Parts: sequence; C-alpha cells; structure tokens
Amino acid sequence: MSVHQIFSPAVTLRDVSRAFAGRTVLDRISLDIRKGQFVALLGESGSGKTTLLRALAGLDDDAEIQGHFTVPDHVSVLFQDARLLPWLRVIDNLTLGLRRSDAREAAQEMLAAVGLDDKADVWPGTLSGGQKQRAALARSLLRAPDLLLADEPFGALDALTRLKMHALLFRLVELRKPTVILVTHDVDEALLLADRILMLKDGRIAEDHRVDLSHPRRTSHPEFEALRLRLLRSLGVETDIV
Ligand SMILES: Nc1ncnc2c1ncn2[C@@H]1O[C@H](COP(=O)(O)OP(=O)(O)OP(=O)(O)O)[C@@H](O)[C@H]1O
Repeated sequence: MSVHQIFSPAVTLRDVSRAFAGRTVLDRISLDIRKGQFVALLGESGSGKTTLLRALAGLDDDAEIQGHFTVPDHVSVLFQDARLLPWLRVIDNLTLGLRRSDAREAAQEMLAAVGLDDKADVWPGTLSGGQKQRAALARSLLRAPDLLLADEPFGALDALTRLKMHALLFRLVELRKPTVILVTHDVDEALLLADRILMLKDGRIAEDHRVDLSHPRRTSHPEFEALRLRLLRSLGVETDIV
C-alpha cells in the first residue's frame, strides 16, 4: 500500500453549498474523511444533515450543488425506513441488482450475520420494524460498500432494539471497515459508535470532535459524559434536566 493510499481521504468536500429557493442550507463546507472512519453527523432539526447526505449519495440534483466533492465508487445508503420491496421475498430484496454468481449464498450469509437466517423466504410485510431494518442493513452491507451513508437508520426503532442494532452495526462495520457517515439525532448513538462527531450548524461544520474511547464504550465513562453534555448543549438541550 502506498503512502498516498494510506492517507488519501475517502470523502472530500470543498466549498460545498446548497440552497433551496435562495435559502442557504449548506454553506461552503470543506471536509476530509479518511478511509474506514466512522463519522456521526449531528445537528438540530433542519440544520441540513439529510441534505448533505443526499448530496454525497448522488440523490440530489447535481446542478443545484455548488463546490466540489468526491466519494468512493461503491456507496450504499441506509434510510430510516427499510425500503424493502414488498413484492419480493426478503432474500430477493437483498440480491436485487447484485451481479455476482454467488449472490444467494452471500445474501444468506449476510442474513445469518444479522440474525435473520430463517427469514430469507418470507415477505417483508411479515417482518417487525427491527427485522426490516436488519434486512436493510444486510442489503447495504452485502454490496460491500466503501462508503455507507446512513440517515437515522434506527430512528423509528424502540430503545432496546436500537441498542441491539448499535452492537450489530458496530460488529459488521468492524469486519469490513467501510467509511461510515451516520446522521443521527441521538447523541449517545453517536458517542457509542463514532470515531469522529461533526456538528452541523448554520450550514457549516461548527464542531469536529475526535472520539478516542475504546470499545465497548460505557456511557458512565467520564469522557463520554463530558462530551455528551457538551454536544447536548450545542444542540440546545438544557443539560441540567437530562
Ligand atoms: N427539497 C427541498 N425543498 C425545499 N427545502 C428543502 C428541501 N429539502 C430540504 N429543505 C430544507 O432544507 C433544510 C434542511 O433540511 P434537512 O432535511 O437537510 O435537515 P435535517 O438536519 O436532516 O433535519 P431533520 O433532523 O429534521 O431530519 C430545511 O429547512 C428543509 O426545509
């Protein structure tokens, strides 16, 4: 591996701006994210997190984006709703569009990895919310993305299922080490999973924190708690009542 490969970032943004009807949402954002880094993107509601993610995912109108950004070739996107096609069985949702001869075997393995090995042949409509999200995660990771863009993937799940999904996502990401950008409202989720936490405010990256805590992380760790309070305050939460 050359020095260039080691240090070249997976994602770069240079003066990226996006406005809707003349109102600036992203304001000349410049950023480098290194390969394999797990980045959590926080920000108040309406601060532009989804807008930024959609731009990187190629889901926005290129003509409307100013500035320049680069992402790797293989990008997977995970949304809050699992977006499984209801007329395809779970395994066919996973293999849809996959061009590899062992697609079914690989999909079955991935389903096993997310604890859904017995659900391959059922219809998505028969799955619980957590199971759908696990299937969606399996579908994303089956594509072996270099970059995983996740927009509040666990936002609609109950607290217990969320915690299980955190552990699952962390375990699967550790195996393949894609670069991850996770949009979340949940400060604890960001602190439990991410190496780096970005705070979006007024269209800019207002804060950029490195999280050096080892895994598994404990919410009771003093550094965890200190950063948690700081992030909550930045999000406008009165921290004396949380
Ligand atoms: N297609 C659109 N047309 C007009 N305005 C838009 C469009 N998409 C987003 N916006 C505006 O851009 C701003 C940022 O929206 P965005 O969804 O990126 O915020 P967010 O940080 O992801 O919010 P939330 O945390 O509530 O999901 C909002 O004011 C929103 O109304």
